[in-house]
Amino acid sequence: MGKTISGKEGFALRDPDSLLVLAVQKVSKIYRLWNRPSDRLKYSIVRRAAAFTSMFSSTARLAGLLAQTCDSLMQEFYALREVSLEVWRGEVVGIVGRNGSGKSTLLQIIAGTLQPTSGYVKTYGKVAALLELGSGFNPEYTGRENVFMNAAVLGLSHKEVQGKMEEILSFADIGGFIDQPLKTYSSGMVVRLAFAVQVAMNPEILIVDEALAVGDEAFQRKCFARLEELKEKGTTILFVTHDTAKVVSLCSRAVLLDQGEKLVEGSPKNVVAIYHKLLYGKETDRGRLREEFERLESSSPPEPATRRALSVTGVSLGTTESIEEGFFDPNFVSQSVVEYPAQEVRIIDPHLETLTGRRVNHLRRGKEYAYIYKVCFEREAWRVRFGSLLKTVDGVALGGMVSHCEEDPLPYVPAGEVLEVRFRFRCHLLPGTYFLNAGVVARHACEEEFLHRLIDVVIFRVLPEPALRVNSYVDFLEEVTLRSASGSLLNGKETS
Ligand SMILES: Nc1ncnc2c1ncn2[C@@H]1O[C@H](COP(=O)(O)OP(=O)(O)OP(=O)(O)O)[C@@H](O)[C@H]1O
Repeated sequence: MGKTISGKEGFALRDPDSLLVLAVQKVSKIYRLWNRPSDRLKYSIVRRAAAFTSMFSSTARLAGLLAQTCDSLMQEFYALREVSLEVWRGEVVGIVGRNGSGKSTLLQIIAGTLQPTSGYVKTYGKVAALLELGSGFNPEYTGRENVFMNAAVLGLSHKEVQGKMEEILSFADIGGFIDQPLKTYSSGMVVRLAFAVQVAMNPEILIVDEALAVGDEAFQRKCFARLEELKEKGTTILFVTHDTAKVVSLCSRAVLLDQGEKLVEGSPKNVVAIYHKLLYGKETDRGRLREEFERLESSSPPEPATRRALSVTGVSLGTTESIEEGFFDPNFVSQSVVEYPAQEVRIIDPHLETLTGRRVNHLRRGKEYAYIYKVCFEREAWRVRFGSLLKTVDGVALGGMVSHCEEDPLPYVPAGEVLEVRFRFRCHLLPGTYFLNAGVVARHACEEEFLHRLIDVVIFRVLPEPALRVNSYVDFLEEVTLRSASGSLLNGKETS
């Protein structure tokens, strides 16, 4: 990490060796909320009168009364309160938070389109912002003319834009529309063109605010692929989204804003876990959430070496045949379980077994297993469903399994019942470490709510294998064949 030097305002100044590209220092944004629209005018008159009367000692009391009147006409609302953030070159920082938590306000202040009430923002390098995409475009001009104008605003010369025009057109992919007035475009086409211009600038810092949600799915995928490419090239990206899976898969760090304040900042997986708790867990004690986050951050990630598991005492290997189906290491347990409050219903003993009933937490690719847990109902429940979710170490959701579909749940469970849930599955996962969640939902009034939920409650490994011809997480390959031009088979089996 680069070095920072404290400046006049306690601000980080650029050191030649520094890799700091963005420093946000105690930024607050206060909005005035008026009780009635006419109060805004009243306020400016009364405030002037208060300032005038305060100049004379004989009217000091009147000045005080006028100042009080001013205060009663409006309330101050903190959209952001003393937020500080430092971002380093090549980082991808995800900003998450509930609606109205201040995410867009922060990005707009960083992009320079909104002034903070107090605090400072300093950026080092070319900044491109995908905020309200296309807002700088003129509807009367053609797409091409808009590209030149927009790029000029972003600091690109006419010649530079010409050099990049092919790249912009190919990315935006709007065909002949490029020479039509912008007012004839669909909103999706405007976003495509605006995104293409911004990323063609090769910015040092790219700010993205949910902008990509506007385009169609294929375009979104293309945008994310471009963001990944920029990330590889070392572009710093600041990214606001409600899609937490994207935060986990794309970001190197995440920040959770709540009520205008930075609640926590750290690894995307843990920040997302706390964010989910804030969203669904009815947990409002922010001090407790911070403490829980610290605990999650300090718990060390699981050791990757499978060799350790094999040599550990207490490892249940079973017979030679059963080793083929994996084994159980009692020391290999999840360090990052997040438990949501139980609503008088409790999930107990979630674990994995072979089909012959032997506990395992080291599995073999291609074999069948069961994911099992018991659920104790201390109260009755209606329209019940049981579920699980499989995730990678980075928190990327790979697949969910549920006992019933939403339209056809288990109609009723009486109080005192204990049910066993068993998901049988074939392990199509590649060697690596994975987590499982467990959850029970029931219908309460008109909505489905969690009765109990455990995140990352089971950790397991899929054992390494030599000479694999598949990669990433899931093995869905059946067969590969390689054939010469003459038709002879060079590899694989002949199929009829
Ligand atoms: N011009 C304004 N005047 C008054 N309040 C404002 C103004 N702009 C934003 N706010 C308030 O500031 C708070 C933060 O808004 P902001 O748009 O930054 O939230 P957000 O986290 O981006 O929300 P969302 O996820 O819904 O986009 C909100 O409560 C919003 O109502």
